[in-house]
Amino acid sequence: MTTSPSPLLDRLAGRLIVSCQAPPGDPMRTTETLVRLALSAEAGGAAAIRANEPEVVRAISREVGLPLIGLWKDGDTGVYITPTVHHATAMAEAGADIVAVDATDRPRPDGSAFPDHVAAVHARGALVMADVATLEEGLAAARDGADLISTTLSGYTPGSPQQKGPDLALVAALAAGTRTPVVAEGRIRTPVEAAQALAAGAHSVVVGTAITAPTALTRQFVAGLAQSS
Ligand SMILES: CC(=O)N[C@H](C=O)[C@@H](O)[C@H](O)[C@H](O)COP(=O)(O)O
Repeated sequence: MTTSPSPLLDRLAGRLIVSCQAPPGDPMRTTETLVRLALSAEAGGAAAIRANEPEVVRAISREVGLPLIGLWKDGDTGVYITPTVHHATAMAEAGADIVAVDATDRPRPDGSAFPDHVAAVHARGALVMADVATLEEGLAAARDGADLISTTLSGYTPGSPQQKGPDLALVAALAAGTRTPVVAEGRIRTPVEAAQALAAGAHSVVVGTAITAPTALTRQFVAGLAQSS
């Protein structure tokens, strides 16, 4: 685990961050429901919440006393996590303590570069989480001023390994390659895998689907039963 100069990052050290999101069209995708999920995560001992869109971040920040990682998903191909400086700025202004931004090496719709996002978010007093898919992207983001690096996008870009479980090899490689705190995120399904992520060198662990997505979890059980019949 890395030590960090920021009191906020110190609060997250060795702790669980719960991602409270729901995909478009999902019955859970109402602001009130997402606030309830965040309150449940707080009651269960989470250290922070990761949430999507300005309205949801504003609502959670009113009712939940935890630090907030805000992102703004726009679209579902290419760069869709906080794709432009406008999106990043809006999340910081909505009350995100940390703004998560796609820091893969793909072009952004507004032609911006990752350092433009870092400058805009830092100017508003928030920190930046770089969502990456590869070691090279993570190291570049650290050089460009990211406050945290998250493995969020491993498995979701053409150049990264497609695997069922979390990319713990990427967590370990990033933790060995940079002093910037590394967050393990993506397909962490059990408490054992969360602990393995910390053992691999993660500063914190983000879990979404396994805690906050009943539709996806139901589908997994339905598929399991279909396989056995
Ligand atoms: C790839 C992408 O768009 N990830 C998103 C990022 O915010 C979310 O859809 C994920 O739920 C989140 O990363 C947590 O991961 P998991 O739900 O696997 O625990």
